[in-house]
Amino acid sequence: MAVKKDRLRRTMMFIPGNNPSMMCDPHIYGPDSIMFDLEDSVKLAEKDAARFLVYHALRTIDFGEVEKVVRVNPLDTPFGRADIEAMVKAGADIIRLPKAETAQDVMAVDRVITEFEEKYGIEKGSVGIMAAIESGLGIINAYAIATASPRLVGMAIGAEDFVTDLKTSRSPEGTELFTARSMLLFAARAAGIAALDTVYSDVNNEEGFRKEVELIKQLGFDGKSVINPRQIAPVIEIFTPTSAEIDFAERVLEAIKEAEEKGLGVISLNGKMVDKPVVDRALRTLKLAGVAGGYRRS
Ligand SMILES: CC(C)(COP(=O)(O)OP(=O)(O)OC[C@H]1O[C@@H](n2cnc3c(N)ncnc32)[C@H](O)[C@@H]1OP(=O)(O)O)[C@@H](O)C(=O)NCCC(=O)NCCSC(=O)C[C@@](O)(CC(=O)O)C(=O)O
Ligand SMILES: [Mg+2]
Repeated sequence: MAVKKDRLRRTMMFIPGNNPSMMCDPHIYGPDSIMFDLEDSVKLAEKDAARFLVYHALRTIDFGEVEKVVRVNPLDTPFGRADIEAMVKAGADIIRLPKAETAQDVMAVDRVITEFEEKYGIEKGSVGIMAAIESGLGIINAYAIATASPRLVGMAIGAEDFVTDLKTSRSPEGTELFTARSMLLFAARAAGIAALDTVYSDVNNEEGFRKEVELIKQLGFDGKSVINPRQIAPVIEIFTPTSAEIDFAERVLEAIKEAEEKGLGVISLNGKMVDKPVVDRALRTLKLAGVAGGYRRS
């Protein structure tokens, strides 16, 4: 089966690859994707042990319908190739490449995945890639990265490394991230893949977290990387349409059906124009509501 590009990825939860207790049941918290980390949350001395642990977790634990992502070490480290081999063999759905800076970085990962799909008899093209951009160079090359491989399901921004590369730090308003978030989003949309926002490290600051989620939803992101189960419910809530939004979407679809019956492409609903983009947004609202199993109060 080819890699699933259009599934919902509102929350992608990091799990350090050297922490067996967090690894046993992360799916019970309801993330759309779980992401085992072999990169920056694992120190050098534990890289091989973490790979072994994540391999066995993927082979032996039933994570249900949740998407299984593994953040591997880059290929220019001594661990990258072995990480990809083990994770492809173990049945990971997606390989997340950190610190992607060029299209060549993604193409190299694509080639290694292809080699191990063949070696282990896994259907060619079934393992996806998510590229994380964490530097100025990566942002400058965002569109080339986004179109570098048919395996790409999405791109993510890694703000902690990104602001370090920029020689600044993160502010509550995210001023320093605004341009990068927008450029990544444009590249992802132009390539037809998902755009994921970065982690929010202050896990006890729920108000600040909610503000950031509202911001990235308004910018157009599909979801966010998270680091703690407590961050899942607020993202899902904010990405779930309100009852008023659902009601409006249903009225839009009724109005456009009526317009089509009259041979019109545009119609007015309570004084507002309804045309194809409005209909597309209404369909997306209903899709999000369907997946969320309902709506939130307006
Ligand atoms: C933040 C904290 C220490 C808080 O600890 P706390 O102790 O306050 O947690 P509590 O809430 O009390 O936990 C309650 C219960 O949930 C369990 N539980 C907690 N977290 C869980 C989890 N993640 N998965 C499953 N289970 C979990 C826990 O075991 C307990 O279970 P139990 O004992 O059974 O009740 C902890 O969450 C944690 O370590 N998070 C992962 C951190 C991580 O992965 N960092 C690396 C990725 S970022 C990066 O690299 C930067 C980046 O690259 C990013 C980019 O690219 O986007 C860039 O550049 O920006
Ligand atoms: Mg990082």
